[in-house]
Amino acid sequence: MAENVVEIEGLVKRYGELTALDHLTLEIKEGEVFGLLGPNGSGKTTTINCLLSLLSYDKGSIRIFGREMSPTAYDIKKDIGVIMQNVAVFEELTVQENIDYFCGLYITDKQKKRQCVEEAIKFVGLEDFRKFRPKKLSGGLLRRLNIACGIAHKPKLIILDEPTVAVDPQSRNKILEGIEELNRNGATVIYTSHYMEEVEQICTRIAIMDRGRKIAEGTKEELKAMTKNTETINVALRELPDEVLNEIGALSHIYSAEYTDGILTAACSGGRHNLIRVLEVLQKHDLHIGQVTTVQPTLNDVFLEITGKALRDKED
Ligand SMILES: Nc1ncnc2c1ncn2[C@@H]1O[C@H](COP(=O)(O)OP(=O)(O)OP(=O)(O)O)[C@@H](O)[C@H]1O
Repeated sequence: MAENVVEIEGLVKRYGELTALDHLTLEIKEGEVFGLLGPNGSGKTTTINCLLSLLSYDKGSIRIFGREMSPTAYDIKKDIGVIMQNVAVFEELTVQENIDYFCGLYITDKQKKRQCVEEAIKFVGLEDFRKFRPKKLSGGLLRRLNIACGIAHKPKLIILDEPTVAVDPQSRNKILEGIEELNRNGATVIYTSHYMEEVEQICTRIAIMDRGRKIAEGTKEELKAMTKNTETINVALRELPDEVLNEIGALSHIYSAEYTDGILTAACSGGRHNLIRVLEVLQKHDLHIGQVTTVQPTLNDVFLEITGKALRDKED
C-alpha cells in the first residue's frame, strides 16, 4: 500500500473569532493528485499555509514524509515545490534567471542546476521567452514561470494553490497537462481549486471543503455516488401542460420535474430507461419535442446536496 506523504490530524486554525480550519484531518498518499476543492474562503489556502509551516495553528498535527513538519524542517522543505496563488518572482530578473535563482536554493551543483533549469523552461514551454523580464509576459505565461520556479528542483511533493485563476484557456491546459506529467514522473501533487471541472479532470482523490471543514472525500466516482441524483434530463418544449408535467413527476425514479423557460428538467434517482419513459409521455400527448440532453451529476451536485449552496457563483 502507498505511503502517506501528508498526514494532517485535527487541524484547527483561528483568526480571532473566525475558525478558518475546524478539526481538519487529511491523509495524502504517495503518487496521488489530491484535490482540495471548496468555494472561496473555505480554508484551502489556510490549509496549505499551515502545511508549509508558514502559519502557526491552534491545534492538531502535521506530518510530511512521515516526519513532523516545522518552520525549520529544511530536510522536508527541500523536497516540496510550492506554487502559490499570487505569482512570486523577481521583476528585475529574466525568466531564466528567476528559475535559476529558485532552483539554486536547493541545488548547488552548477551543472545539475543548469540542466534542471533547462528542463523546467522546456516543461512549461517558455523557451522563446527565456530572456524576457516578468512584466513583458502575459498572465498565463507568468503563471507558467511561477510553476517553473516551483518545480525546477524536482520536488517529491508539489503543492499548487489555485494556479489557473485568471489564466487563458491555452495556458490553463498547458498547466493541467504539466501537472499530470509531473505526477506521471513520480511527484505527489496537492491541488487546490474552486473550479470543479479542473479538479475532476486531474485529481485522483478529492476532499471537498466548506467553512474550514472537510465535508466529503473520495474519488470523483465515490463522491458522485453520494448524491441522490444519477442523471438529469432536459427537454426543450414550446409548451407543457401541468397534467403532463405531473405525469412525468409521478414516473418511478423521477424525484423532481420542473418546467421553466421552455425547458423540462427531470431529476432521476437510479432506474433505467428514464429518458425513454419521459419521451414516451411527451409523445403520447403529441407535444413538440426540441433539444434533448441528459446530464450526469457533478461535484457541484455533491456540494449542493450536502451544503444547500453551489460551489461557486455563476459569474465566477
Ligand atoms: N490573515 C487573515 N486574517 C483573518 N482572516 C483570514 C486571514 N486569512 C484568511 N482568513 C479567513 O479565513 C477563511 C479561510 O480563508 P482561505 O484563504 O484559507 O480560504 P480559501 O478556500 O483559500 O479561499 P480562496 O479560494 O478565496 O483563496 C476565510 O473566511 C478568510 O476570510
